[in-house]
Amino acid sequence: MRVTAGEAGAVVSARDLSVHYLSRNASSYHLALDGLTFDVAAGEVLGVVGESGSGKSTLARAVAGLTGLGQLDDGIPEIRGGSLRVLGTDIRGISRRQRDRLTGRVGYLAQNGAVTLNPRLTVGENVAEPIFERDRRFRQKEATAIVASLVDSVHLPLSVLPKQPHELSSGQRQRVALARALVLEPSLLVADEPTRGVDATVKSGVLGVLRELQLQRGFSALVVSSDLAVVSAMTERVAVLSGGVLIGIGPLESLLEHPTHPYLEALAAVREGYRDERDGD
Ligand SMILES: Nc1ncnc2c1ncn2[C@@H]1O[C@H](COP(=O)(O)OP(=O)(O)OP(=O)(O)O)[C@@H](O)[C@H]1O
Repeated sequence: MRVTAGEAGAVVSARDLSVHYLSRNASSYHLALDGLTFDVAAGEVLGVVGESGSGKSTLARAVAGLTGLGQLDDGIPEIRGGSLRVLGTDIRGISRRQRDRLTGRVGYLAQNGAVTLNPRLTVGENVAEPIFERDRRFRQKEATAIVASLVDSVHLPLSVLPKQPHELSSGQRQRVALARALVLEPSLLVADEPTRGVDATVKSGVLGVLRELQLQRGFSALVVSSDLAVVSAMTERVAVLSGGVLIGIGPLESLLEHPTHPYLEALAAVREGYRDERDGD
């Protein structure tokens, strides 16, 4: 049975969640997310939109379990209030061991995921790396088969496997980063700006592959972007952030039909714009 948002068993469950960063001089905090409450059900894709600095990447990192481990580290988001449960793990107060276990079940495609590929490794080694980081004795032959099948799933030819990342186009590199994020067969994918740095002409190809894999494999996903078109290519259910606050969540149509916030009004205007373009007005 499909679990609906709000029911027990949600894959991600945030209640009054606040997240802050310690300032560089360690004398003050910066509140990046303030009082967020939402759920992501099993198999569901939640889009997150918001202007620059609204807290989207902070939310992506928190849901991927990449928060501080109790000690306050410069540049690492820390849960200050409320709760966040991801795949049954309480992210507040998470231990290193729990985090290692969780990151094996949550695929994280970082902003500029393509740039985070290791330039010294081949494409094949980059995709396989998370497998060997978890189990150094994993059988090479089996890993090669997993990597080849995934590279094929993201519509890349197997001839890219021995290449270095810099020999690929931006769209191909992003698909390699996506294959790497999915190699451990995560139950949840967190994709932060999945098409950032990708040529406009191949953006829809990358999104198409992401949507196709999500439908085939049925993982839940949090897809973050400042571009409404990216998010709406993936899902109808969208959370909108402004200044670290959740100003709306639900089907995009309803949120934009009667906008209750100036940023929602701006989004509605953007969407009208690309509808007119599509209809040739
Ligand atoms: N490492 C950090 N240390 C301190 N403050 C940070 C850090 N990263 C982000 N912030 C602050 O937290 C707030 C939210 O930033 P975040 O990167 O989550 O926003 P965003 O919506 O992803 O922006 P963008 O679309 O530009 O990537 C901003 O005010 C930002 O300045």
